[in-house]
Amino acid sequence: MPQAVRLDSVTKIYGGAGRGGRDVRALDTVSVAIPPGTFTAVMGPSGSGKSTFLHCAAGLDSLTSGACWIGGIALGGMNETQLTKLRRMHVGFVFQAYNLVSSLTVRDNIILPLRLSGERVDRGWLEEVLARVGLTGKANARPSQLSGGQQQRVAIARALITRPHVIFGDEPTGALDTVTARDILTLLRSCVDATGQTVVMVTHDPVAASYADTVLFLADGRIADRMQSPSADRVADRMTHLGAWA
Ligand SMILES: Nc1ncnc2c1ncn2[C@@H]1O[C@H](COP(=O)(O)OP(=O)(O)OP(=O)(O)O)[C@@H](O)[C@H]1O
Repeated sequence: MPQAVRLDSVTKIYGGAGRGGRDVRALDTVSVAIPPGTFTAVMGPSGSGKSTFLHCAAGLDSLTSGACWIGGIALGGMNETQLTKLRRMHVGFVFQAYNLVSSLTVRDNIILPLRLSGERVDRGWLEEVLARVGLTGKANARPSQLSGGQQQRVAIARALITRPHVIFGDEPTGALDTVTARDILTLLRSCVDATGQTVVMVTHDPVAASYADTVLFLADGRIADRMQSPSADRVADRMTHLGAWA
C-alpha cells in the first residue's frame, strides 16, 4: 500500500520575503513518509515552516524543489485544475476557522465537495458521517445555530464525506475551549482508529499533539526531531528545548 503522504527532499523558498529582501527557506530538504491509518502532529516554533509543510504536502502550494505524493499520486507536473480535482476527492481540510458557508444547511455544507466535483451523494454514507461526528438531527440547521464545537464537527464531516486518503488539520482546535477541543481531538483520533483515515495536524498545543501517534518537530524548515506515542509532558519538554517558548 502506498504511503498516505510522502515528501521527498522538499524545499520551499519564498523569494525576497526575508529581512533586507533575502530569500526565506521555509522548508529545507524535508523528507517524510506518513503511513495510512496514522495520526501525525506537526509542531515547532513560530515561523519554523509548519503551515508551509501542510500547504506543500496538500498540494496547496508549489514546491521550489523535491516531490510530494498523496496516496501514491505524484503532485508534481499536475496543472491547477488537476490539483484542485485531486484535493477535492483525496484530501480533507479542517482549519481553525471552520470555513463553513453560512447560507447553506449543515447537510449542504457537508456535501459541498461532492457537489463541486459533480459526484453523487450516497444518502446512507451521509447519515453515517453525520452520526460519526455526533450531528444526527442537525442536518437542516445553519452554521449560525451551532456552537463552535458543532461547527468544527461539520467541517470534519465535510472532510470525511469524500473518503479522502488524508485529512489535513491546521490548528483545528485553536479556536475551541479545552473541553470542546478534546471532543474534536477524540473525533479525529476515531477517524484514524475506526476507519483508517490518515490525519496530519499542525498544532501549538502539546495536549493536542498527544492524541497523535507521531509528532514531527520542525525547526528552521527542517525536521529537527520526531516522537512516537507522545505524551503532553514530553512534547512540551521537547518544544522548550527547541526554544519554542523561550
Ligand atoms: N506566502 C509567503 N510569502 C513569504 N514568506 C512566507 C510566506 N509564507 C510563509 N513565509 C515565511 O516562511 C517561514 C515559515 O512560515 P510558516 O507560516 O510555514 O511557519 P509556521 O511554523 O506555520 O509559523 P506559525 O506557527 O507562526 O504559524 C516564515 O519565515 C514565514 O515568514
